[in-house]
Amino acid sequence: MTILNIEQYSEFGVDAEETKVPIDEEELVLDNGFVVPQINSFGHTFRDYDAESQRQEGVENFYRTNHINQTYDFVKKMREEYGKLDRVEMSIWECCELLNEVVDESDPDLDEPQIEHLLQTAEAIRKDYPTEDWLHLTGLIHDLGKVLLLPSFGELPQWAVVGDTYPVGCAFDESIVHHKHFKENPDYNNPAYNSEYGVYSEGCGLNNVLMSWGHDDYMYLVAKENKTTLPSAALFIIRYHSFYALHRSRAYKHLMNEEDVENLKWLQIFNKYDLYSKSKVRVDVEKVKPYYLSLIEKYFPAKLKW
Ligand SMILES: O[C@H]1[C@H](O)[C@@H](O)[C@H](O)[C@@H](O)[C@H]1O
Ligand SMILES: [Fe+2]
Ligand SMILES: [Fe+2]
Repeated sequence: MTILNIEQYSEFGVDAEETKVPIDEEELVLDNGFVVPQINSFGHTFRDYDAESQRQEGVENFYRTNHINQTYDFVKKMREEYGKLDRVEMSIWECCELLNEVVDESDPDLDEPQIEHLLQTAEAIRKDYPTEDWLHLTGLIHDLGKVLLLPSFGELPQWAVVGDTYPVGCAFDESIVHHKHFKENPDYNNPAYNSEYGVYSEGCGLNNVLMSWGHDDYMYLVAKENKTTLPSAALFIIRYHSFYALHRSRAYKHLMNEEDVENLKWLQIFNKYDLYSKSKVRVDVEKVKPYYLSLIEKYFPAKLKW
C-alpha cells in the first residue's frame, strides 16, 4: 500500500506537520496509482464515529433517528412504493448534476457536494483499474440514489436515504455504527425480528434479505428495472456498498450464498476507493465528462425511469 508524503497531505487540506504520521521512505508513491490517505479532510482517521470533530454530533443524531425508524414494515412499504419508478424520467448524467445540491449528513469524512464524491470515486478507481470501465461507471453512479432527498423524488429525510445500511427482520449486529440507538427501534423487542436469523434462514442469499431503506437499494432498483447491461458485480456493489457490517466487519455472513461470496470480493475492492477518495481536492467535471458520457451510453438507455 502507498502512503502520503508531507506535500501530499497538504493537498488534502491538512497541516502535515501536525499529523505526525511516520513516513517510510520505501512506501512513498512511485507510480500513478491511487494513494490511500491515512487521515480525512478533518484531520481524523476515516470512519471514526467517536472522534470529537465538527461533524461528530450531527452524525450521531443522524444515526439515532435512522436506527429508531428503520423497521421491517417501513422498509417493505418503501420498497413497494419506490419500486414503481413512476416519479421522474431523466438520464444518468442529469441525475449526477442534481447531486450538486446534495450534502450527506451521515458522513464524518466529507462535507462536499455529492457530485464531487462520485467523480472522486470513479477517478480513483480508474487510476488502479484503467481497463475495467464498468467499475469506473459503478463508481460514478453508486450514490445517485441520494436524489431521494430532493423534492421531485419525495424529499425523504436524511435518515431514510443515507448512512450505513443493515438487514431488518433479524437482530441488529453490534458492529453497526452507534448500535446503542437500536434500543428505541420497535423491532428490537419483537421476537419475530430480533433473533440471529429472524425471518431468514442459513445461506438464503442477500437477495432475499430486506436491507434498511436508502440510496443503495433504490439505485439498485433503478439500474435493474431500466435494464442496465452492467455486470452483476456492479449491481451488487451498488446495492450493498453501505453495508459495512458485512464488507468490513464480516457480520451476517450466515445469510450469504455462493454468488454473494463471489460478488463480495469486488465490493471490497470498490470500498477502498469509495471511502478513501473523499477529499477536498476537486475533480474538473468538464474535463472528465466526455469519458463518463461514453460509458453511460454503453451501459444505460438514454432516459431512465426513476
Ligand atoms: O455516510 C456514508 C454515506 O451515506 C455513503 O453514501 C454510504 O455509502 C456510507 O455507507 C455511509 O457511511
Ligand atoms: Fe453511498
Ligand atoms: Fe459513496
